[in-house]
Amino acid sequence: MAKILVTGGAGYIGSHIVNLLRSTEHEVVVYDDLSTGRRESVTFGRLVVGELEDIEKLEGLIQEERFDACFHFAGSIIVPESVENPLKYYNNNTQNTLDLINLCVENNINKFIFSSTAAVYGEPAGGVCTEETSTNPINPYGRTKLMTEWMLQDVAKAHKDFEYIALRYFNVAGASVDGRVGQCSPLSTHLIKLACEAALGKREELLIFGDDYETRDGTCIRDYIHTDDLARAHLDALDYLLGGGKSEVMNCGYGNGFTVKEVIDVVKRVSGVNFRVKVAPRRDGDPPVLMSKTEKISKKLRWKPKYNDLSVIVKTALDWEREL
Ligand SMILES: NC(=O)c1ccc[n+]([C@@H]2O[C@H](COP(=O)([O-])OP(=O)(O)OC[C@H]3O[C@@H](n4cnc5c(N)ncnc54)[C@H](O)[C@@H]3O)[C@@H](O)[C@H]2O)c1
Ligand SMILES: O=c1ccn([C@@H]2O[C@H](COP(=O)(O)OP(=O)(O)O[C@H]3O[C@H](CO)[C@H](O)[C@H](O)[C@H]3O)[C@@H](O)[C@H]2O)c(=O)[nH]1
Repeated sequence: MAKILVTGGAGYIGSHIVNLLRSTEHEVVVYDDLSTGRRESVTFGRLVVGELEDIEKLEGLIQEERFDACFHFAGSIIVPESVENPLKYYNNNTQNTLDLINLCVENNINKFIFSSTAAVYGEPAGGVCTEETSTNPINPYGRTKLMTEWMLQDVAKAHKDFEYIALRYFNVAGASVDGRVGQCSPLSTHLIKLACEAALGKREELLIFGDDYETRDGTCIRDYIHTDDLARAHLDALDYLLGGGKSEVMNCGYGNGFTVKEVIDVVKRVSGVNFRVKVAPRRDGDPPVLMSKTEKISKKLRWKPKYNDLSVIVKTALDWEREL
């Protein structure tokens, strides 16, 4: 049994990991300022409402609880906002994470699992990424995440007991199969959420950002991963570190690619609604193809996804959106 600190555990992805931790012996404390997360999304453990920048409060909690491990989800996640307001991102994603890592090192929290992103690859040639593909983030959001990977790498090298896993998520989508948690933010820009909103009449139409890419139907290809499988990868990463595993960076996707039009077709089929779709200009900074190679995570963590099926991802997202 381990005692786990989960920053950002009231948010979309963190809440899925917390929900899955319910099925384990581990003890959980969520630390979240509820800026984009919700109290109701914390389905297990204790919620402490606080900001990462409140170092005294966080340090007090860490000294009181004596955690064995930290899952770090808290952060700012909207790419266009990071271009307009980079300092918000360097503060919340880089500075606050530096302070958190510092507290972990000082207080013997030696297992650290970090939410990184495929955005660290930028616009990779060919679009299919192994962990060795060169990193070249093209926006402040991606850079803040890569900076954290570097901090973790250096800290793990210097502090021999400290081990981390950075999971580079591809396109996270869907809601928990048990219907308890899902994506809530009204500001989401994610394709599957927006398409579900269109299918349920919450928005008038869906825009396709560019249909003139060099792909099979002209629209961008992405690798969509179900939140419950992503959550399982975090638990596998924790088991790996608790079992003495060494620090690693790993892709987290299925290695399958779907075009924007294919996603829309699945949402239309699963919902039974032929919502309005309009082609719009390309969105800045969208790589034509972004897909993962997943051999490393399968081998090292023995991660076995259960919901590798776009219809299941869409169905859980739709069911959740209907209830929201
Ligand atoms: N959603 C995706 O597709 C995606 C893809 C790749 C990586 N990620 C990463 O996964 C993590 C979680 O993303 P998400 O989609 O769940 O976002 P989210 O906005 O739903 O969750 C973030 C949580 O962190 C909390 N938070 C933010 N700043 C905080 C602060 N300073 N102090 C305390 N709490 C704070 C928010 O209240 C929220 O509950 C982020 O680090 C994000 O960069 C997300
Ligand atoms: O209304 C929409 C929304 C999206 N898209 C398209 O759908 C694809 C997927 O877009 P998302 O916004 O759902 O996701 P991104 O691929 O842009 O980015 C997501 O995945 C990245 C990693 O791959 C980062 O982690 C990032 O934080 C996360 O938002 C893109 O081609 C986008 O142009 C549309 O056509 N219309």
